[in-house]
Amino acid sequence: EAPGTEQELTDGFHLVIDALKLNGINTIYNVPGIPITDLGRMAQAAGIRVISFRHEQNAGYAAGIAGFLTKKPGVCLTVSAPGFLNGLTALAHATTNCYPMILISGSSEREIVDLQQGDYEEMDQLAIAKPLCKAAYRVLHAQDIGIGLARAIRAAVSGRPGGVYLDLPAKLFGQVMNADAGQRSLVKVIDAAPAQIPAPASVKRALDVLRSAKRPLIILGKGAAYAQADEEIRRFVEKSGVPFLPMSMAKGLLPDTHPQCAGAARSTVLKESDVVMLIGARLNWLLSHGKGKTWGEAPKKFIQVDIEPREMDSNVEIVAPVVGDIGSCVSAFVQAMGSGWSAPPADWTKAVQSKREENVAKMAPKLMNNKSPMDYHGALGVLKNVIKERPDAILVNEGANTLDLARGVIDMYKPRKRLDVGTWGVMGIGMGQAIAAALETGNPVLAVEGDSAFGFSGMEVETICRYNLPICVVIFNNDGIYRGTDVNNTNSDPATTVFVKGARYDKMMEAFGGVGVNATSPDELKRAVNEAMDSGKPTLINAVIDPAAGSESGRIGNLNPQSVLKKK
Ligand SMILES: Cc1ncc(Cc2csc(CCOP(=O)(O)OP(=O)(O)O)c2C)c(N)n1
Ligand SMILES: [Mg+2]
Repeated sequence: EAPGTEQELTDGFHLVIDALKLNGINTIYNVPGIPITDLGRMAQAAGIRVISFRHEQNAGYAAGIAGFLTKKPGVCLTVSAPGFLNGLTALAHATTNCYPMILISGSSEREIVDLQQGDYEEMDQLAIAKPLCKAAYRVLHAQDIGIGLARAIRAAVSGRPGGVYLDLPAKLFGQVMNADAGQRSLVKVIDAAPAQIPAPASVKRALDVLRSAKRPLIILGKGAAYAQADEEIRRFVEKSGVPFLPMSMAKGLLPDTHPQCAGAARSTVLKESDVVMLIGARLNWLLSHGKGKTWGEAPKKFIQVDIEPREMDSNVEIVAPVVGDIGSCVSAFVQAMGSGWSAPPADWTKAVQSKREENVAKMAPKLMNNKSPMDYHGALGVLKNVIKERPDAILVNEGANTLDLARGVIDMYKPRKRLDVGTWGVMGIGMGQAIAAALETGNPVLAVEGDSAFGFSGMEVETICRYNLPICVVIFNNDGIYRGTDVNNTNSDPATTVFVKGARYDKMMEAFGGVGVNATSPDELKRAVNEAMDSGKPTLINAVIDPAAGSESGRIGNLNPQSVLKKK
């Protein structure tokens, strides 16, 4: 530039913000602190929504589910060392669940960390993050920020989505450089998640196997929900005429009341099907690894549709692997099926339908149970109707009995409206996911929480009030983990799984200006939930559940190790 003129400068702070905005990232979920407090303030001033939480784990769960809902990476921003570690659980959870998420943490200076000289919150964060996420990068120079953010975004959303760690040492933010050069160093990511078209031969092979089936079943996983190929999936399922089983976060891709939905006949269709087509679903513990008594004795053929080729044969032989993005795969199926596809044998589809009707009829009277204190089914009967009347509401759900029973009782009608604990069955996702769901969709949120599960993220009710979010938290308060009746006969301490009897969680919400309600009957619960959903005010309903109503570990008690030694 001409001598004497002040060159226009930019710095690390501004380049990070410009790179995020350039790539359409408009929300950051964070907990402020050294060295990222000013980054948050400046991002807010630049028009990015910066949501400050009370614990980084909740900010991370919010970022992960934001990624699931938007197909853009959810961004969690934390301080170094302890803040980074608090975000790691959510980063690993996002990777396990294939949610696109970027954990950005401030960090200590390399020269001090590498000589272990005891910097403020010193930790080799990049090394620690690497094994727990899909990709991990560190940026040391301001001119590399554009490439660093681009690599993190592409790694998070391309192929099988997952969690990415981006390490930004404190000194990077203050680094200055020429503003024009800085702008030129930024990268707008082109086609971050390219379509991956399945090979025509794999499509033909899969359809040949499906056509040969006498008792076919389609299993829709949360990968199918994530794909946002809702119309193509509906078209394929209906054209095939095959019964479908939605995994919990795939519920609503087609309504649970759809005539082909086999959700209420799950054990029958797993046992008796002869060909199973997995679409964005993995044969992990949630599907008993595709073998054992859950799947019956008869031999089965598995077709698998997944964007990750290494998922094939993970647990059992896949006779027809179809590798590609789910939208492209189901479109190719519909194309190849042409007009001559014949529905599966009527004796199978009718058997599935009658089993489902039988199970629904068996459940119905339990849901009318009006007793007080409530049992799970009496309370769930109310919430089932709320979602039926409000199909756009988003249901967040965690607990053991509270999760397992709600999953089967509350029908979903639209895609990506049920957000729960995912592959790990992790407790603590509740308030973070509720906050992100409300912010990313603008829809009202109903969070159905076990009282223990709620406790992992309960402090965020203050965050919910601070941003005045339309979230109605219903706590199924049975005074404990699984139930509230365990007794410790050895000393004066309470049993390890019980909580304060008759706790009033609703007072917590009132403490921050929200609406608190104590509901002891289904009628009171119904009135309170509908009032909350109509008002859009932050509300917490303490639903009093009979402490004896639950069972240990809900429906997965069989996973508990047993001691063969006589009880001491
Ligand atoms: C991070 C983490 N720590 C512990 C656990 C283990 C667990 C699974 S379910 C659960 C809570 C069950 O009690 P809740 O009151 O929520 O529900 P209900 O059955 O209706 O009484 C725990 C502690 C998990 N999964 N994740
Ligand atoms: Mg409980």
